[in-house]
Amino acid sequence: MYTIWEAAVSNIIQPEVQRYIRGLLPPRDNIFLEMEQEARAKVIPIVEPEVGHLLYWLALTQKSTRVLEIGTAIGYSTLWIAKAVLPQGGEITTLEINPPRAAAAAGYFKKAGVAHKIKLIQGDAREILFQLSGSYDFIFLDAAKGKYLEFLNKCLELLQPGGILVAEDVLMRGMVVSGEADKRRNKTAVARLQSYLATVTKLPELETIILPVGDGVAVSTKKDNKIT
Ligand SMILES: C[S@@+](CC[C@H](N)C(=O)[O-])C[C@H]1O[C@@H](n2cnc3c(N)ncnc32)[C@H](O)[C@@H]1O
Repeated sequence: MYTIWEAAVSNIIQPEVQRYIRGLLPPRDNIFLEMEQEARAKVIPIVEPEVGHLLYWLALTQKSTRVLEIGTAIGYSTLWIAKAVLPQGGEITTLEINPPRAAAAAGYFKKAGVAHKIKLIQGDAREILFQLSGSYDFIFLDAAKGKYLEFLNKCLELLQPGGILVAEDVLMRGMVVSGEADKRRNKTAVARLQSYLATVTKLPELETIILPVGDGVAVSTKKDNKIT
C-alpha cells in the first residue's frame, strides 16, 4: 500500500529491489497513472503497482470470473483485476464504505468503459458482506485490517473450492513481523493481522502463501477434493 509515490518504499523490501522490480513492470494504461496521481494528491491508500500486477496475474492465471473485492477506494485495484477478469467473461462486486471514494471509483469505471461489469456497493462491509450469497473464485480483502479475521469465515463460505482469497497489507510495513506498532491505534490491527496469518496458514481447508510484495500479501486457496 502506498500513499506517496516517492515514499513507496516498504520496510519489507529493500528500496533498490523494489525500484528494480517496478522498473520491469509492463507500461501501465493512462487511467492507472491518473488514479495513482489522484491517490498521491489526496493521500488515498491504494495498492502498489507491483501488487496491482500481482492481482492481475493471479486473476489471469486462475482464469477468475467471479470476483469480490472488499475495499474499493477509488477503484485502482478493481481495474487491475478487471483487466484480467472482464476479457474472461467475468464480473466484479466491490464494496466501499466511503461515499466520495465510491463516487470516484464509479467515475473511473465509467471512464474505463467497464461500469456495466462492476457492481459497486457503497456501504459497510461489516454488514454487506454478511448479506452476500453465491460463490466467488477470487476474493480480495483490502479494508478494515483489524477485521480480516472477522471476515474470514464468511469469505470462506463465499469462496468456491479452488478459488483464491487474497489479503493485502498483511505485514503492515513490517510491524506484523516485529509485533511493534508505530502508533497506538495500529496496535490492535497488528495483533489481529498476526492472528489472521496464524489462522490462514493453519486452517486445513486452505493452502496459504505469504508474499513479501508491496506491504505483504497473503494468497490462500481453498482446497478442493483434488488437492490434499
Ligand atoms: C486500502 S483502501 C483500498 C484500496 C484499493 N483496494 C486499491 O488498492 O485500489 C481500503 C478501503 O477500504 C475502505 N473501508 C474501510 N472499512 C470498510 C468497511 N467496513 N466496509 C467497506 N469499506 C471499508 C476504506 O474507506 C478504504 O477506501
